[in-house]
Amino acid sequence: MAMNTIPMAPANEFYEIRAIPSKGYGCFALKQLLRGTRILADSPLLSVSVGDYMLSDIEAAFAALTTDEQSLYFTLHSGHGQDAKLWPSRIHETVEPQERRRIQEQHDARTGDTATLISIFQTNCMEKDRGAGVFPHAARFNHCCNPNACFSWNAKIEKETIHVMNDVAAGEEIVLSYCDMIHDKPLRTWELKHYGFVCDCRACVEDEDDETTYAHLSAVRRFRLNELERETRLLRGARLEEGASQEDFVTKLVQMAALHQMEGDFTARLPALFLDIALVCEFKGDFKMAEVAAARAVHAKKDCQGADFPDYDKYANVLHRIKDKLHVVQKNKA
Ligand SMILES: C[S@@+](CC[C@H](N)C(=O)[O-])C[C@H]1O[C@@H](n2cnc3c(N)ncnc32)[C@H](O)[C@@H]1O
Repeated sequence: MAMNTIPMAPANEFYEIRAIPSKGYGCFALKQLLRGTRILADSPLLSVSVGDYMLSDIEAAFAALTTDEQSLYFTLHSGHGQDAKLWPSRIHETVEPQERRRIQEQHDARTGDTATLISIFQTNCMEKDRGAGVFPHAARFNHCCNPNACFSWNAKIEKETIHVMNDVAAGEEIVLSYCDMIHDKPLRTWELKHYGFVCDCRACVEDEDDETTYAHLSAVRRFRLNELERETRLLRGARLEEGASQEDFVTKLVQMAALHQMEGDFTARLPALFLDIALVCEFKGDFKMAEVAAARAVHAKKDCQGADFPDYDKYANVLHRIKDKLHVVQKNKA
């Protein structure tokens, strides 16, 4: 990592980049930032169209960059130099040759002595369509297991956006979660190991078995969310109407929405839950509750991804439809 000059954030009123001992650089709020604020919309520097990319995919994309873009790419952080002894030394014989090569490439990049095309990609890439991309400004945000901001690939505006999801005080670091927020500590630790660091947030550092700690509360919430996720997953989406016929289904969805909020998780999962609650209430003919839930879905969707997000209109349309139905019911009653 080039540590001599602090990278510039794009011209903006929300945050600046600062050096942080042991974390490289990070992004700090210039003023108080409220939930829903879009602080960044960043264009991809280098992308690949598949999730299980090979070094050759990155090489081809890199070759298409200008010299300045190539230099910018190599200023980004790289998680190379990890101890090979901390990683499995063999690949199981049943693994197909192409996958074997892919695993080996990733392993070599992590444990190699220098920053490479692939080690930089591994450390900074974010999901983009069916593949992944590196976004030069979004790549400067560090991780926390209870973050205050969230990121999304917005295919409509072709940018990676970062929205504040928990209010940030002036001077506070703005952080994202590199992991799924419902993952438990062992899984998060393993996922973050791929980036070459051990998380020091309170959900990771405090004793989860000590009931007085935040880590305990967080672990309990994540555990329950995983349970509820498993119990409801198959009845959401296309089978939602079937779910609506189950007595405790909507209660479970409401519990999940509450737990996500308690955990500070206002990512796209939350509006999706509110939308499903709205649809279930609509199936059941409870248009009043449906309207409340749909309004929350639209609000939460806008907060985490913006009104220009590709499926935002779906949310807004459900709210309009439910409002219309409620209006008819109320008119008939009057
Ligand atoms: C996408 S980059 C984030 C920006 C990076 N700090 C920089 O200087 O450009 C990811 C890398 O940042 C560092 N990092 C991110 N979050 C961290 C954390 N919570 N603790 C320690 N290092 C962290 C790790 O080295 C990780 O591989």
